[in-house]
Amino acid sequence: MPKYLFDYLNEFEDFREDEKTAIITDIDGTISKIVLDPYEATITQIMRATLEKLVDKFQLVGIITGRNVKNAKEMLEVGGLLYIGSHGLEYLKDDEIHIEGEVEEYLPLIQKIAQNIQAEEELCNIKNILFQEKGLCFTVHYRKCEDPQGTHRKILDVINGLEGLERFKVTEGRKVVEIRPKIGHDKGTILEKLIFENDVEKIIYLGDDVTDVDAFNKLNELKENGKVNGAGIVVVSEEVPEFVKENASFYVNGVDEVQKFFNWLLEN
Ligand SMILES: O=P(O)(O)OC[C@H]1O[C@H](O[C@H]2O[C@H](CO)[C@@H](O)[C@H](O)[C@H]2O)[C@H](O)[C@@H](O)[C@@H]1O
Repeated sequence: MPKYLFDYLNEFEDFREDEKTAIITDIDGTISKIVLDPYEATITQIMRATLEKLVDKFQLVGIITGRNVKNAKEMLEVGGLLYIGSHGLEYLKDDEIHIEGEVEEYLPLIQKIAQNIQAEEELCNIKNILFQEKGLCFTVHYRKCEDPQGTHRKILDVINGLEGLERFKVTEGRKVVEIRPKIGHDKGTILEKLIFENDVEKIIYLGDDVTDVDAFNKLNELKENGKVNGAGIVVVSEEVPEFVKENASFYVNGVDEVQKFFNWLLEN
């Protein structure tokens, strides 16, 4: 089980003192509080200003999110930040969106699958179900539904019965089911790429959800092989499953404590 970060701050002194430390975080549930409607999620002005200061202090500060990069950029509006979106399938460089080559052919396919799901009567008649088309990924939200558990089951039934599903990966998250191209990219592979491409020696990764497990695991593997010195931090709440927590080294309670940790990193 992870250790409570604020009892072990001394283990982060080296990270804080080294401007080459990379700080990578996801967005929802980590630097942005979970809200009912994904389009209503925001980051506070204080968090925005803090991210800007982190960018000034450290060489590599970035986000890896399940949102698409366009949406992430609009939500955060922090310059100098590395934006990686759609669980690692696209990134923003010099204000231009780049997508992994092999993903392009999936664009029409995912669009079609998204249309088919939204046309399913079994789903589209459910009050407050929400469909989020993100380009490379498609998300079905059931947080606002009257019967979240029942809706969750129906979503999976519909998705598992879809034609052509074998080319897609279905993942679950905080009251969401997501579909994305099955091409071997995830938050872990992109984290590894980022570490090697930028000669990163020390890295802190923060996340709160199922897809962050790929990043926590990759970090553990690289640490064990002596490739990097790193710490995976899980942002816990009642909703976060045990297996997500198990793969991180440290935990904090909620977005406010992420803010508190970032403030501490900025001291000195
Ligand atoms: O990797 P992340 O940056 O954590 O993105 C994961 C998903 O986050 C968003 O959904 C989550 O946050 C919503 C707003 O608080 C909440 O309503 C929803 O229940 C959460 O699952 C986003 O909308 C998804 O597209 C991301 O994949």
